[in-house]
Amino acid sequence: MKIVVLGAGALGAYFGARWEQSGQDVVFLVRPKRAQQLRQSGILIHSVEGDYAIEAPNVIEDASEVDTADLVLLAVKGYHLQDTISQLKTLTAKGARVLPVLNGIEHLPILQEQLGEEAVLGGLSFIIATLDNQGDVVHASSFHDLRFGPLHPSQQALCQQIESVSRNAKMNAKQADDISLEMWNKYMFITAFSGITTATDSVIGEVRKRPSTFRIAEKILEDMTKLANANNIPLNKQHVEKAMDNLRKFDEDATSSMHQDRRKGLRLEVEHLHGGAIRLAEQSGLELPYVETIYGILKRFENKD
Ligand SMILES: NC(=O)C1=CN([C@@H]2O[C@H](COP(=O)(O)OP(=O)(O)OC[C@H]3O[C@@H](n4cnc5c(N)ncnc54)[C@H](OP(=O)(O)O)[C@@H]3O)[C@@H](O)[C@H]2O)C=CC1
Ligand SMILES: CC(C)(CO)C(=O)C(=O)O
Repeated sequence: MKIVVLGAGALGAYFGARWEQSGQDVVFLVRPKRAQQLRQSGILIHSVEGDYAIEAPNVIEDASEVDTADLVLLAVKGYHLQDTISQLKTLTAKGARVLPVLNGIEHLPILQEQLGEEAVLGGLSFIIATLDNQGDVVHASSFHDLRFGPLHPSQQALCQQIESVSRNAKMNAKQADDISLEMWNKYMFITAFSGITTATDSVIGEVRKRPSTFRIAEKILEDMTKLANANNIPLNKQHVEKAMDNLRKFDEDATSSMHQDRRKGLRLEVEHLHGGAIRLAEQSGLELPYVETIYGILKRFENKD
C-alpha cells in the first residue's frame, strides 16, 4: 500500500515508521525544517513496544513529488489544518483518500467540504507519544491504537485494506464498528482529559488527589455528551462512567499531549478542541459551562504567537 504521511510529528512519524517497518511504501510529506532534520538524522522511534529507526526515510516537501497514493495519514495539529488543504487536494486528485488522526471533530466538515465526502475517512488514535529535542519519537505507553472507518460507503474496501496491511505492523489498527461514535467518544474524553491536566498543569495522579478538581473532568464529559446528542451521536451516562473509569485507571504520571505541549511552551490545540466544541454548541443553541470555563483558562497558555 502506498501511504503518504502528512505531518511527521509524534503520531505521523510513529505510525508511518511502523508501516514502513512492516514493508509498506511510506512517504513522509513534511515542511522544509523537518525535511532537513529527517534527511540528516532519519526517523528514530524510542518505544516500549520496541525501538525502530529509518536511516533514510522517503521525505518529500510537496505532494506533486508522488505519482499516486492510496492513503494519506493526516497527522498535523488542528491549527495547521488549513495549511494542508492544497497538498491534500493534489493527493486526492491522484486517487488518495485521507485518514485524519487529529483529536477533535471540527476538521471533518472542513476536510469534507474541501476534498469531497468520498475522500475523507473517519479516524482517531490512542497513543501517548511526543517528539524529543532531537526530533525523535518517544512512545511511552504500551498502547498504540489506530481506529478508522468509513464515513462514506465507497470507503469500505479501503478500510478493510488498511486493517489487513496493518496486521503485520507494530500497532493495534482496527476498523471501528461506528467510527463517528468512537470519534465523538474520544472527543468527549480528550476535552476533559486535556482540559483538566493542562489547565491545572498537573498529571492525572495529581488531579485525582483533589476530588473537587477531578469532578470538573466529569462535568466536562457531561457537557460534551449534551453536545454529542445535539449532533445525533448517542453518547450517554455509560460513556461518561467509562471515561471516568479510564481516568481513574491511568498511571499516576499519565498526562495529555496538550499538557505535554504546555510544559514545552508549544502552541496548544485549544481552539480546535475546546473552541470547536463551543462553536458547535452555538449552532445548536447549547451552553457548555464547564467547557467554556476550561477554554477561558487554557487560552492563557495557548502560545498562539
Ligand atoms: N501526541 C499524542 O500522544 C497524541 C496526539 N493526538 C492528536 O494527533 C494530532 C497530531 O498530534 P502530534 O503528532 O502530537 O503533533 P506534533 O506537533 O508532534 O506533529 C504535528 C506535525 O505536523 C507537521 N505539520 C504542520 N503543518 C504541516 C504542513 N503543512 N505540512 C507538513 N507537515 C506539517 C509539524 O511539522 P513542523 O515540524 O514543520 O512544525 C509537526 O511535525 C493532534 O490533533 C493531536 O491532538 C492524538 C492522540 C495522541
Ligand atoms: C488521551 C491520549 C493520550 C490518548 O491517545 C490523547 O489523545 C492525547 O493526550 O492527545
